[in-house]
Amino acid sequence: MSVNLLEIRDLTFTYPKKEIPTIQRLNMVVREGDFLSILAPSGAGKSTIFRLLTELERPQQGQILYELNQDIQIGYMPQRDLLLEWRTVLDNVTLPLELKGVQKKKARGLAAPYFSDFGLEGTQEHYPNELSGGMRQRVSFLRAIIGGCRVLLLDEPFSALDAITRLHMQDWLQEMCQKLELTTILVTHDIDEALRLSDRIFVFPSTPLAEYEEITLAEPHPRRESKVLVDHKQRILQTLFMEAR
Ligand SMILES: Nc1ncnc2c1ncn2[C@@H]1O[C@H](COP(=O)(O)OP(=O)(O)OP(=O)(O)O)[C@@H](O)[C@H]1O
Repeated sequence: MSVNLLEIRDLTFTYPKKEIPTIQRLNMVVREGDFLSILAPSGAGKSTIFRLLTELERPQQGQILYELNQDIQIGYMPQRDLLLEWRTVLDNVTLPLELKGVQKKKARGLAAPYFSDFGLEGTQEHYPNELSGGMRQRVSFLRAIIGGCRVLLLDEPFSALDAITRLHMQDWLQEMCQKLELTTILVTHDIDEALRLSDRIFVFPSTPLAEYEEITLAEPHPRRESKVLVDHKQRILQTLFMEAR
């Protein structure tokens, strides 16, 4: 039985100068090792949840509790890869370590073993503009986890990729999250992506983010179209569509 790593309790958040909250009395539990997706319409407040989890914003009400009050390290992979074009791939990856005060040479040594697993062998001294979109996202992923995070936040990480690369990246990401024993939270408005990757999906029909429908998936990976997934998709569309009418 896995432990509750993270618990959001009764969370309410309103942006300054806005009358309506973006998040209202939200409750959710994230278990250790979960791959959890948050599915909601565009502009509903998905990224705002991440801004609260990473303490870029403070809630007006409610709490975010971590297991045993531990200081749990969080990795963040944004929508755009935000690689620094003037630094080599290796120097992009080591940046979080350097910011923590690790010496450059040591940081390089820590990062090097990951390159083959991440399909980036031979790219260490390249610059980001020499890489494909999928490779750039792998570098971004490696940079997000290199500091030793337990929780990984993914904000529509593949939205800029073409459909075929996106499918490959989804399979790869799921494998890596499992291998690295990460607890992962993905925000997306891509229903198929959520269905392919998640153990659980929280479907929010509208803003403010408050009540949601929870869908649990136990199908083995890599997932392909199946009757079970099609049924789940129909249920999700119904939840989103009912609210939109
Ligand atoms: N700094 C801010 N100040 C005021 N309002 C904001 C701020 N950031 C976001 N918002 C508003 O809050 C709402 C939720 O934004 P958020 O980016 O969390 O949504 P999202 O679901 O992630 O959107 P998308 O699917 O387009 O990425 C939107 O109406 C947005 O305009």
